[in-house]
Amino acid sequence: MSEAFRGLRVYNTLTRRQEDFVPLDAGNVRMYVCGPTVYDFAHIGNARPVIVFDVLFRLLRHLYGAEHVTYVRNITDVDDKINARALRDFGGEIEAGRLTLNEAIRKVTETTARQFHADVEALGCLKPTAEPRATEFVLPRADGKTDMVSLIQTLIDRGHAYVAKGEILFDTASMPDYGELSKRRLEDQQAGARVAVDPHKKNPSDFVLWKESSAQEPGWEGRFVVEGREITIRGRPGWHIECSAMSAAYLGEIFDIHGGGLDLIFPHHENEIAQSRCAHGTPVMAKYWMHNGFLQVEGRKMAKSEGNFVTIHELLHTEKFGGRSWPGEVLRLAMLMTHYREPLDFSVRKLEEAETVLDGWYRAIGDVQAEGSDISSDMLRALQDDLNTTGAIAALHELRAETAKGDKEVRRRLKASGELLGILQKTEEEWFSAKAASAAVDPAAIEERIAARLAFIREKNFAAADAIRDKLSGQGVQLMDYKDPETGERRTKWEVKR
Ligand SMILES: Nc1ncnc2c1ncn2[C@@H]1O[C@H](COP(=O)(O)OP(=O)(O)OP(=O)(O)O)[C@@H](O)[C@H]1O
Ligand SMILES: [Zn+2]
Repeated sequence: MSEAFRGLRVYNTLTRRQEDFVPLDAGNVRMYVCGPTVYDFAHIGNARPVIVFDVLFRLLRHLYGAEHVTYVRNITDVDDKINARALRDFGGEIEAGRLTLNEAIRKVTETTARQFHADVEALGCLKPTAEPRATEFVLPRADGKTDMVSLIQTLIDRGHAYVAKGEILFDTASMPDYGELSKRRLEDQQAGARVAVDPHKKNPSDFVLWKESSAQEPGWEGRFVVEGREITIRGRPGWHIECSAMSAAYLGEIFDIHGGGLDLIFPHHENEIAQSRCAHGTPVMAKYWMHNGFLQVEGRKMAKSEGNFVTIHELLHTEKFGGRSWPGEVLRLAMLMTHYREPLDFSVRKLEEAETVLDGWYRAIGDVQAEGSDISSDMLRALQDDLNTTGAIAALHELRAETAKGDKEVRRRLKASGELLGILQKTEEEWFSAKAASAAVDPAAIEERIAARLAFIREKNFAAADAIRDKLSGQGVQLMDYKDPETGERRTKWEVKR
Protein backbone atom coordinates (compact mmCIF):
# COMPACT_ATOMS: atom_id res chain seq x y z
CA MET A 1 0.00 0.00 0.00
CA SER A 2 1.20 3.49 -0.87
CA GLU A 3 2.55 5.49 2.05
CA ALA A 4 0.65 8.45 0.62
CA PHE A 5 -2.58 6.71 1.69
CA ARG A 6 -3.35 7.71 5.29
CA GLY A 7 -6.71 6.04 5.73
CA LEU A 8 -8.83 8.81 4.24
CA ARG A 9 -11.60 7.82 1.82
CA VAL A 10 -13.62 10.40 -0.08
CA TYR A 11 -16.60 10.38 -2.38
CA ASN A 12 -15.40 11.47 -5.82
CA THR A 13 -18.03 13.17 -7.99
CA LEU A 14 -15.92 12.33 -11.04
CA THR A 15 -16.35 8.58 -10.58
CA ARG A 16 -19.50 8.65 -8.42
CA ARG A 17 -17.72 6.34 -5.96
CA GLN A 18 -16.01 6.48 -2.62
CA GLU A 19 -12.27 6.06 -3.15
CA ASP A 20 -9.02 5.85 -1.22
CA PHE A 21 -7.47 9.28 -1.10
CA VAL A 22 -3.93 8.98 -2.44
CA PRO A 23 -2.36 12.39 -3.09
CA LEU A 24 0.00 12.91 -6.01
CA ASP A 25 2.67 14.05 -3.54
CA ALA A 26 2.31 13.35 0.18
CA GLY A 27 4.84 16.14 0.76
CA ASN A 28 2.44 18.68 -0.76
CA VAL A 29 -1.24 17.78 -0.72
CA ARG A 30 -3.07 20.33 -2.90
CA MET A 31 -6.68 21.48 -2.70
CA TYR A 32 -8.61 24.21 -4.54
CA VAL A 33 -12.07 25.45 -3.53
CA CYS A 34 -14.04 28.07 -5.47
CA GLY A 35 -14.44 31.15 -3.32
CA PRO A 36 -17.01 33.92 -3.14
CA THR A 37 -17.96 36.45 -5.77
CA VAL A 38 -17.58 39.60 -3.72
CA TYR A 39 -20.52 41.88 -4.36
CA ASP A 40 -22.68 41.31 -1.28
CA PHE A 41 -22.72 39.77 2.19
CA ALA A 42 -22.29 35.99 2.16
CA HIS A 43 -25.35 34.04 3.31
CA ILE A 44 -25.24 31.01 5.55
CA GLY A 45 -25.65 28.71 2.52
CA ASN A 46 -22.35 30.12 1.24
CA ALA A 47 -20.83 29.34 4.65
CA ARG A 48 -21.41 25.63 4.20
CA PRO A 49 -18.62 24.91 1.68
CA VAL A 50 -16.27 27.19 3.63
CA ILE A 51 -16.84 25.18 6.83
CA VAL A 52 -16.90 21.75 5.17
CA PHE A 53 -13.62 22.30 3.35
CA ASP A 54 -12.08 23.86 6.44
CA VAL A 55 -12.74 20.58 8.25
CA LEU A 56 -11.14 18.71 5.36
CA PHE A 57 -8.15 21.12 5.43
CA ARG A 58 -7.72 20.48 9.16
CA LEU A 59 -7.99 16.72 8.68
CA LEU A 60 -5.43 16.74 5.85
CA ARG A 61 -3.08 18.80 8.03
CA HIS A 62 -3.51 16.25 10.79
CA LEU A 63 -2.82 13.31 8.46
CA TYR A 64 0.00 14.79 6.37
CA GLY A 65 1.44 17.53 8.59
CA ALA A 66 0.41 21.18 8.54
CA GLU A 67 3.28 22.25 6.32
CA HIS A 68 2.49 19.57 3.73
CA VAL A 69 -0.95 20.83 2.71
CA THR A 70 -1.66 23.72 0.32
CA TYR A 71 -5.22 25.04 0.28
CA VAL A 72 -6.20 27.72 -2.26
CA ARG A 73 -9.53 29.51 -2.16
CA ASN A 74 -9.91 32.35 -4.65
CA ILE A 75 -11.80 35.60 -4.51
CA THR A 76 -13.82 36.41 -7.62
CA ASP A 77 -13.56 40.18 -7.88
CA VAL A 78 -14.51 40.53 -11.53
CA ASP A 79 -18.11 39.78 -12.46
CA ASP A 80 -21.00 41.61 -14.05
CA LYS A 81 -22.90 41.39 -10.74
CA ILE A 82 -20.10 43.42 -9.14
CA ASN A 83 -20.32 46.07 -11.85
CA ALA A 84 -24.07 46.28 -11.38
CA ARG A 85 -23.65 46.68 -7.63
CA ALA A 86 -21.02 49.42 -8.07
CA LEU A 87 -23.37 51.35 -10.36
CA ARG A 88 -26.27 50.90 -7.96
CA ASP A 89 -24.34 52.05 -4.89
CA PHE A 90 -22.06 54.69 -6.43
CA GLY A 91 -23.88 55.72 -9.61
CA GLY A 92 -24.36 59.28 -8.40
CA GLU A 93 -20.71 59.79 -7.54
CA ILE A 94 -19.60 58.26 -10.82
CA GLU A 95 -21.88 60.58 -12.77
CA ALA A 96 -20.63 63.57 -10.82
CA GLY A 97 -17.07 62.58 -11.74
CA ARG A 98 -16.02 62.02 -8.13
CA LEU A 99 -15.33 58.33 -8.69
CA THR A 100 -14.40 56.25 -11.71
CA LEU A 101 -16.25 52.99 -12.30
CA ASN A 102 -13.08 51.08 -11.46
CA GLU A 103 -12.74 52.88 -8.14
CA ALA A 104 -16.36 52.14 -7.32
CA ILE A 105 -15.81 48.48 -8.16
CA ARG A 106 -12.77 48.42 -5.90
CA LYS A 107 -14.86 49.83 -3.06
CA VAL A 108 -17.49 47.13 -3.52
CA THR A 109 -15.01 44.26 -3.71
CA GLU A 110 -12.75 45.40 -0.88
CA THR A 111 -15.63 46.02 1.51
CA THR A 112 -17.24 42.69 0.66
CA ALA A 113 -13.98 40.75 0.91
CA ARG A 114 -13.24 42.31 4.30
CA GLN A 115 -16.70 41.35 5.50
CA PHE A 116 -16.27 37.82 4.20
CA HIS A 117 -13.00 37.43 6.10
CA ALA A 118 -14.55 38.66 9.33
CA ASP A 119 -17.47 36.25 8.85
CA VAL A 120 -15.45 33.12 8.18
CA GLU A 121 -12.99 33.89 10.96
CA ALA A 122 -15.93 34.03 13.37
CA LEU A 123 -16.95 30.59 12.08
CA GLY A 124 -13.61 29.20 13.23
CA CYS A 125 -12.12 28.71 9.76
CA LEU A 126 -8.38 28.71 9.20
CA LYS A 127 -7.02 31.01 6.53
CA PRO A 128 -6.31 29.17 3.30
CA THR A 129 -2.65 28.94 2.31
CA ALA A 130 -3.30 31.37 -0.55
CA GLU A 131 -6.27 33.51 -1.47
CA PRO A 132 -5.68 34.93 -4.96
CA ARG A 133 -7.91 37.61 -6.45
CA ALA A 134 -9.07 37.07 -10.01
CA THR A 135 -8.20 40.60 -11.15
CA GLU A 136 -4.54 39.92 -10.44
CA PHE A 137 -4.50 36.96 -12.81
CA VAL A 138 -6.13 38.44 -15.92
CA LEU A 139 -3.01 39.66 -17.76
CA PRO A 140 0.43 38.02 -18.04
CA ARG A 141 2.32 38.47 -14.78
CA ALA A 142 5.85 39.53 -14.01
CA ASP A 143 6.35 36.41 -11.87
CA GLY A 144 5.28 34.11 -14.72
CA LYS A 145 2.44 32.49 -12.74
CA THR A 146 -0.38 31.23 -14.99
CA ASP A 147 -2.74 34.01 -16.10
CA MET A 148 -6.05 33.98 -17.97
CA VAL A 149 -4.99 35.69 -21.21
CA SER A 150 -2.07 33.27 -21.73
CA LEU A 151 -4.28 30.30 -20.92
CA ILE A 152 -6.84 31.46 -23.49
CA GLN A 153 -4.04 31.89 -26.03
CA THR A 154 -2.96 28.30 -25.44
CA LEU A 155 -6.53 27.13 -26.01
CA ILE A 156 -6.64 29.08 -29.29
CA ASP A 157 -3.28 27.62 -30.37
CA ARG A 158 -4.39 24.08 -29.61
CA GLY A 159 -7.62 24.44 -31.58
CA HIS A 160 -10.00 24.54 -28.61
CA ALA A 161 -11.19 28.15 -28.91
CA TYR A 162 -12.51 30.50 -31.57
CA VAL A 163 -13.37 34.18 -31.93
CA ALA A 164 -16.90 35.28 -32.77
CA LYS A 165 -18.61 38.62 -32.34
CA GLY A 166 -16.08 40.12 -29.97
CA GLU A 167 -16.01 36.99 -27.84
CA ILE A 168 -13.55 34.18 -27.51
CA LEU A 169 -15.43 30.96 -26.97
CA PHE A 170 -14.44 27.47 -25.89
CA ASP A 171 -15.26 24.95 -28.60
CA THR A 172 -16.86 22.10 -26.67
CA ALA A 173 -16.97 19.84 -29.73
CA SER A 174 -13.15 19.91 -29.77
CA MET A 175 -13.08 17.87 -26.54
CA PRO A 176 -14.35 14.31 -26.95
CA ASP A 177 -15.10 13.72 -23.27
CA TYR A 178 -16.62 17.11 -22.48
CA GLY A 179 -19.30 16.52 -19.86
CA GLU A 180 -17.60 13.70 -17.93
CA LEU A 181 -18.02 15.32 -14.50
CA SER A 182 -21.72 16.13 -14.79
CA LYS A 183 -22.33 13.07 -16.99
CA ARG A 184 -24.02 15.26 -19.55
CA ARG A 185 -23.08 14.14 -23.02
CA LEU A 186 -22.69 16.74 -25.70
CA GLU A 187 -25.13 15.01 -28.06
CA ASP A 188 -27.80 14.99 -25.32
CA GLN A 189 -27.29 18.64 -24.73
CA GLN A 190 -27.67 19.50 -28.38
CA ALA A 191 -30.70 17.27 -28.85
CA GLY A 192 -32.29 18.56 -25.69
CA ALA A 193 -31.50 22.22 -26.24
CA ARG A 194 -34.80 23.99 -26.21
CA VAL A 195 -33.42 27.48 -25.84
CA ALA A 196 -32.55 29.34 -28.98
CA VAL A 197 -28.87 28.95 -29.80
CA ASP A 198 -26.78 32.11 -29.85
CA PRO A 199 -26.15 32.31 -33.58
CA HIS A 200 -22.46 33.09 -33.12
CA LYS A 201 -21.80 29.89 -31.16
CA LYS A 202 -20.84 26.72 -32.99
CA ASN A 203 -22.55 24.68 -30.28
CA PRO A 204 -25.06 25.71 -27.61
CA SER A 205 -22.75 24.39 -24.89
CA ASP A 206 -19.80 26.55 -26.00
CA PHE A 207 -18.97 29.08 -23.31
CA VAL A 208 -17.22 32.43 -23.03
CA LEU A 209 -13.52 32.68 -22.23
CA TRP A 210 -13.21 36.38 -22.95
CA LYS A 211 -15.79 39.00 -23.85
CA GLU A 212 -15.52 42.48 -25.22
CA SER A 213 -16.33 45.38 -22.88
CA SER A 214 -18.18 48.50 -23.87
CA ALA A 215 -16.50 51.82 -23.14
CA GLN A 216 -18.47 52.03 -19.87
CA GLU A 217 -17.59 48.53 -18.71
CA PRO A 218 -14.36 47.54 -16.97
CA GLY A 219 -11.89 45.89 -19.28
CA TRP A 220 -8.32 44.80 -19.86
CA GLU A 221 -6.35 45.01 -23.10
CA GLY A 222 -6.41 41.37 -24.12
CA ARG A 223 -3.86 40.70 -26.88
CA PHE A 224 -4.28 37.46 -28.77
CA VAL A 225 -2.85 35.86 -31.88
CA VAL A 226 -5.50 34.16 -33.98
CA GLU A 227 -4.55 32.41 -37.22
CA GLY A 228 -1.29 34.34 -37.36
CA ARG A 229 -2.98 37.73 -36.87
CA GLU A 230 -2.63 39.83 -33.76
CA ILE A 231 -5.88 41.11 -32.32
CA THR A 232 -6.64 43.19 -29.25
CA ILE A 233 -9.97 42.88 -27.53
CA ARG A 234 -10.51 45.23 -24.64
CA GLY A 235 -12.59 42.94 -22.51
CA ARG A 236 -13.00 40.84 -19.42
CA PRO A 237 -12.69 37.13 -18.63
CA GLY A 238 -15.52 34.63 -18.30
CA TRP A 239 -16.04 33.19 -14.83
CA HIS A 240 -14.73 29.66 -15.46
CA ILE A 241 -11.31 30.67 -16.81
CA GLU A 242 -10.51 32.43 -13.52
CA CYS A 243 -10.35 29.20 -11.56
CA SER A 244 -8.41 27.36 -14.28
CA ALA A 245 -5.76 30.09 -14.17
CA MET A 246 -5.52 30.51 -10.39
CA SER A 247 -5.48 26.79 -9.63
CA ALA A 248 -2.68 26.24 -12.14
CA ALA A 249 -0.82 29.28 -10.78
CA TYR A 250 -0.69 27.85 -7.26
CA LEU A 251 -1.20 24.11 -7.57
CA GLY A 252 0.07 23.13 -11.02
CA GLU A 253 -1.57 21.42 -13.98
CA ILE A 254 -2.90 18.48 -11.97
CA PHE A 255 -3.69 18.63 -8.27
CA ASP A 256 -5.48 16.52 -5.68
CA ILE A 257 -8.84 17.92 -4.58
CA HIS A 258 -11.22 20.41 -6.15
CA GLY A 259 -14.26 21.42 -4.12
CA GLY A 260 -17.37 23.56 -4.03
CA GLY A 261 -21.14 23.32 -3.70
CA LEU A 262 -23.27 20.93 -5.79
CA ASP A 263 -24.53 23.76 -7.98
CA LEU A 264 -21.02 24.31 -9.31
CA ILE A 265 -20.73 20.86 -10.94
CA PHE A 266 -22.40 22.18 -14.06
CA PRO A 267 -21.48 24.34 -15.81
CA HIS A 268 -18.68 25.84 -13.68
CA HIS A 269 -16.57 22.81 -12.81
CA GLU A 270 -17.29 21.04 -16.07
CA ASN A 271 -15.95 24.06 -17.91
CA GLU A 272 -12.94 24.47 -15.63
CA ILE A 273 -12.04 20.86 -16.45
CA ALA A 274 -12.48 21.46 -20.19
CA GLN A 275 -10.23 24.52 -20.16
CA SER A 276 -7.51 23.12 -17.92
CA ARG A 277 -7.27 19.70 -19.50
CA CYS A 278 -7.29 21.06 -23.05
CA ALA A 279 -4.75 23.79 -22.29
CA HIS A 280 -2.34 21.49 -20.45
CA GLY A 281 -3.02 18.29 -22.41
CA THR A 282 -3.72 16.39 -19.18
CA PRO A 283 -6.07 13.46 -18.48
CA VAL A 284 -7.57 15.11 -15.36
CA MET A 285 -7.57 18.55 -13.76
CA ALA A 286 -7.92 17.30 -10.18
CA LYS A 287 -8.00 13.67 -9.02
CA TYR A 288 -10.87 14.07 -6.55
CA TRP A 289 -13.92 16.32 -6.98
CA MET A 290 -15.92 16.94 -3.82
CA HIS A 291 -19.24 18.76 -3.56
CA ASN A 292 -21.33 19.79 -0.57
CA GLY A 293 -25.12 19.58 -0.56
CA PHE A 294 -27.39 22.57 -0.16
CA LEU A 295 -28.38 24.33 2.95
CA GLN A 296 -32.13 24.69 2.64
CA VAL A 297 -34.98 26.58 4.19
CA GLU A 298 -38.25 24.69 4.23
CA GLY A 299 -36.98 22.36 1.54
CA ARG A 300 -35.66 25.04 -0.82
CA LYS A 301 -32.04 25.95 -1.48
CA MET A 302 -31.05 29.12 0.33
CA ALA A 303 -30.16 31.52 -2.49
CA LYS A 304 -30.03 35.21 -3.19
CA SER A 305 -32.37 34.74 -6.11
CA GLU A 306 -34.91 32.94 -3.88
CA GLY A 307 -34.92 35.83 -1.42
CA ASN A 308 -34.91 33.31 1.46
CA PHE A 309 -31.43 34.03 2.75
CA VAL A 310 -29.95 35.10 6.07
CA THR A 311 -26.45 36.53 5.95
CA ILE A 312 -23.71 35.22 8.21
CA HIS A 313 -23.34 38.75 9.52
CA GLU A 314 -27.03 38.94 10.46
CA LEU A 315 -26.88 35.62 12.24
CA LEU A 316 -23.82 36.58 14.27
CA HIS A 317 -24.49 40.24 14.99
CA THR A 318 -28.22 40.94 14.82
CA GLU A 319 -31.41 39.49 16.20
CA LYS A 320 -32.91 38.74 12.80
CA PHE A 321 -32.79 34.97 13.11
CA GLY A 322 -34.70 33.55 16.05
CA GLY A 323 -34.80 36.90 17.87
CA ARG A 324 -31.20 36.77 19.08
CA SER A 325 -27.60 36.67 17.86
CA TRP A 326 -25.64 33.40 17.73
CA PRO A 327 -21.98 32.54 18.34
CA GLY A 328 -20.14 31.47 15.18
CA GLU A 329 -19.22 28.20 16.84
CA VAL A 330 -22.91 27.32 17.19
CA LEU A 331 -23.47 27.83 13.47
CA ARG A 332 -20.40 25.74 12.73
CA LEU A 333 -21.48 22.80 14.88
CA ALA A 334 -25.04 23.02 13.53
CA MET A 335 -23.63 22.62 10.02
CA LEU A 336 -21.48 19.64 10.99
CA MET A 337 -24.44 17.79 12.53
CA THR A 338 -25.43 16.84 8.97
CA HIS A 339 -23.15 14.94 6.59
CA TYR A 340 -21.71 17.35 4.03
CA ARG A 341 -23.29 15.67 1.03
CA GLU A 342 -26.81 15.63 2.50
CA PRO A 343 -29.21 18.53 2.22
CA LEU A 344 -29.33 20.46 5.48
CA ASP A 345 -32.58 21.99 6.62
CA PHE A 346 -31.79 25.06 8.58
CA SER A 347 -33.80 26.18 11.59
CA VAL A 348 -33.62 27.91 14.95
CA ARG A 349 -34.16 24.49 16.56
CA LYS A 350 -30.96 23.23 14.95
CA LEU A 351 -28.97 26.16 16.34
CA GLU A 352 -30.46 25.68 19.79
CA GLU A 353 -29.55 22.01 19.71
CA ALA A 354 -25.95 22.81 18.73
CA GLU A 355 -25.68 25.41 21.46
CA THR A 356 -26.90 22.99 24.14
CA VAL A 357 -24.32 20.45 23.00
CA LEU A 358 -21.52 23.03 23.12
CA ASP A 359 -22.57 24.20 26.59
CA GLY A 360 -22.31 20.61 27.81
CA TRP A 361 -18.94 20.01 26.20
CA TYR A 362 -17.50 23.25 27.54
CA ARG A 363 -18.69 22.35 31.05
CA ALA A 364 -16.90 19.04 30.68
CA ILE A 365 -13.56 20.44 29.50
CA GLY A 366 -13.37 23.31 32.00
CA ASP A 367 -9.98 24.97 31.68
CA VAL A 368 -7.83 22.09 30.40
CA GLN A 369 -5.46 22.60 27.48
CA ALA A 370 -5.34 20.21 24.56
CA GLU A 371 -1.60 20.33 23.89
CA GLY A 372 0.04 16.95 23.78
CA SER A 373 -3.20 15.03 24.01
CA ASP A 374 -4.21 12.41 21.45
CA ILE A 375 -7.43 12.84 19.60
CA SER A 376 -10.20 10.28 19.77
CA SER A 377 -9.45 7.41 17.40
CA ASP A 378 -13.20 6.84 16.89
CA MET A 379 -13.55 10.42 15.80
CA LEU A 380 -10.60 10.21 13.45
CA ARG A 381 -11.98 7.03 11.91
CA ALA A 382 -15.32 8.72 11.30
CA LEU A 383 -13.71 11.73 9.62
CA GLN A 384 -11.58 9.49 7.45
CA ASP A 385 -14.81 7.91 6.20
CA ASP A 386 -15.69 10.69 3.71
CA LEU A 387 -15.87 13.33 6.46
CA ASN A 388 -18.52 11.60 8.51
CA THR A 389 -18.96 14.50 10.91
CA THR A 390 -22.09 13.02 12.49
CA GLY A 391 -20.00 10.00 13.48
CA ALA A 392 -17.30 12.35 14.74
CA ILE A 393 -19.82 14.19 16.90
CA ALA A 394 -21.11 10.88 18.29
CA ALA A 395 -17.52 10.06 19.31
CA LEU A 396 -17.29 13.39 21.13
CA HIS A 397 -20.53 12.62 22.99
CA GLU A 398 -18.97 9.37 24.17
CA LEU A 399 -15.86 11.16 25.39
CA ARG A 400 -18.06 13.64 27.19
CA ALA A 401 -19.85 10.77 28.95
CA GLU A 402 -16.47 9.42 30.05
CA THR A 403 -15.42 12.76 31.53
CA ALA A 404 -17.97 12.21 34.29
CA LYS A 405 -15.33 10.04 35.94
CA GLY A 406 -13.23 13.18 36.35
CA ASP A 407 -10.28 11.94 34.33
CA LYS A 408 -8.26 14.96 33.19
CA GLU A 409 -6.77 13.09 30.25
CA VAL A 410 -10.26 12.37 28.86
CA ARG A 411 -11.17 16.04 29.19
CA ARG A 412 -8.02 16.98 27.32
CA ARG A 413 -8.83 14.44 24.63
CA LEU A 414 -12.32 15.91 24.26
CA LYS A 415 -10.82 19.35 23.74
CA ALA A 416 -8.14 18.17 21.32
CA SER A 417 -10.72 16.23 19.31
CA GLY A 418 -13.10 19.19 19.20
CA GLU A 419 -10.29 21.42 18.00
CA LEU A 420 -9.74 19.17 14.99
CA LEU A 421 -13.32 19.99 14.01
CA GLY A 422 -12.62 23.68 14.58
CA ILE A 423 -14.71 23.87 17.76
CA LEU A 424 -13.93 23.89 21.52
CA GLN A 425 -11.02 26.30 21.05
CA LYS A 426 -11.92 28.27 24.18
CA THR A 427 -12.08 27.42 27.87
CA GLU A 428 -15.37 26.97 29.72
CA GLU A 429 -14.92 30.40 31.31
CA GLU A 430 -14.24 32.11 27.99
CA TRP A 431 -17.19 30.43 26.31
CA PHE A 432 -19.77 31.35 28.93
CA SER A 433 -18.53 34.87 29.51
CA ALA A 434 -18.47 35.63 25.77
CA LYS A 435 -22.05 34.38 25.54
CA ALA A 436 -23.13 36.50 28.49
CA ALA A 437 -21.41 39.55 27.03
CA SER A 438 -22.95 39.18 23.60
CA ALA A 439 -26.38 38.71 25.17
CA ALA A 440 -25.87 41.96 27.05
CA VAL A 441 -24.56 44.17 24.24
CA ASP A 442 -26.78 45.89 21.75
CA PRO A 443 -24.84 46.27 18.49
CA ALA A 444 -27.03 49.11 17.21
CA ALA A 445 -26.40 51.12 20.37
CA ILE A 446 -22.65 50.53 20.10
CA GLU A 447 -22.60 51.65 16.47
CA GLU A 448 -24.47 54.77 17.49
CA ARG A 449 -21.88 55.53 20.23
CA ILE A 450 -19.04 54.91 17.74
CA ALA A 451 -20.56 57.39 15.28
CA ALA A 452 -20.90 59.95 18.07
CA ARG A 453 -17.27 59.45 19.08
CA LEU A 454 -16.00 59.86 15.50
CA ALA A 455 -17.99 63.09 15.26
CA PHE A 456 -16.32 64.37 18.45
CA ILE A 457 -12.90 63.46 17.04
CA ARG A 458 -13.63 65.41 13.85
CA GLU A 459 -14.53 68.39 16.04
CA LYS A 460 -11.30 67.81 17.99
CA ASN A 461 -13.32 67.33 21.17
CA PHE A 462 -11.03 64.55 22.33
CA ALA A 463 -12.19 64.55 25.94
CA ALA A 464 -15.76 63.72 24.92
CA ALA A 465 -14.49 61.11 22.43
CA ASP A 466 -12.34 59.42 25.09
CA ALA A 467 -15.23 59.41 27.54
CA ILE A 468 -17.30 57.35 25.12
CA ARG A 469 -14.45 54.95 24.52
CA ASP A 470 -13.85 54.49 28.26
CA LYS A 471 -17.49 53.95 29.02
CA LEU A 472 -17.78 51.22 26.36
CA SER A 473 -14.57 49.68 27.61
CA GLY A 474 -16.11 49.48 31.08
CA GLN A 475 -18.94 47.46 29.52
CA GLY A 476 -16.42 45.06 28.00
CA VAL A 477 -16.62 46.57 24.51
CA GLN A 478 -13.24 47.41 23.04
CA LEU A 479 -12.90 49.88 20.16
CA MET A 480 -10.18 49.64 17.56
CA ASP A 481 -9.47 52.47 15.14
CA TYR A 482 -8.09 51.90 11.69
CA LYS A 483 -7.70 53.77 8.43
CA ASP A 484 -10.01 53.01 5.55
CA PRO A 485 -7.55 51.66 2.96
CA GLU A 486 -9.15 53.64 0.14
CA THR A 487 -10.17 56.95 1.61
CA GLY A 488 -7.74 57.13 4.52
CA GLU A 489 -10.64 58.08 6.77
CA ARG A 490 -10.63 56.98 10.38
CA ARG A 491 -12.96 54.07 11.05
CA THR A 492 -13.70 52.05 14.14
CA LYS A 493 -14.51 48.42 14.75
CA TRP A 494 -15.41 46.83 18.05
CA GLU A 495 -15.33 43.54 19.87
CA VAL A 496 -16.40 42.20 23.20
CA LYS A 497 -13.37 41.71 25.44
CA ARG A 498 -13.36 39.59 28.54
N1 LIG B 1 -27.75 27.08 -0.22
C1 LIG B 1 -26.49 26.69 -0.36
N2 LIG B 1 -26.06 25.61 0.31
C2 LIG B 1 -24.76 25.19 0.21
N3 LIG B 1 -23.85 25.79 -0.57
C3 LIG B 1 -24.23 26.88 -1.27
C4 LIG B 1 -25.57 27.38 -1.21
N4 LIG B 1 -25.65 28.48 -2.00
C5 LIG B 1 -24.43 28.67 -2.54
N5 LIG B 1 -23.57 27.71 -2.11
C6 LIG B 1 -22.14 27.59 -2.41
O1 LIG B 1 -21.51 28.80 -2.02
C7 LIG B 1 -20.36 29.03 -2.84
C8 LIG B 1 -20.41 30.42 -3.41
O2 LIG B 1 -21.40 30.43 -4.39
P1 LIG B 1 -21.82 31.63 -5.27
O3 LIG B 1 -20.78 32.68 -5.28
O4 LIG B 1 -22.38 31.05 -6.52
O5 LIG B 1 -23.00 32.14 -4.36
P2 LIG B 1 -24.16 33.03 -4.76
O6 LIG B 1 -24.18 33.22 -6.23
O7 LIG B 1 -24.16 34.17 -3.86
O8 LIG B 1 -25.29 32.05 -4.35
P3 LIG B 1 -26.79 32.14 -4.70
O9 LIG B 1 -27.00 33.11 -5.83
O10 LIG B 1 -27.09 30.71 -5.03
O11 LIG B 1 -27.42 32.59 -3.43
C9 LIG B 1 -20.39 27.92 -3.90
O12 LIG B 1 -19.51 26.87 -3.51
C10 LIG B 1 -21.83 27.46 -3.87
O13 LIG B 1 -21.95 26.13 -4.31
ZN1 LIG C 1 -14.20 27.78 -9.63
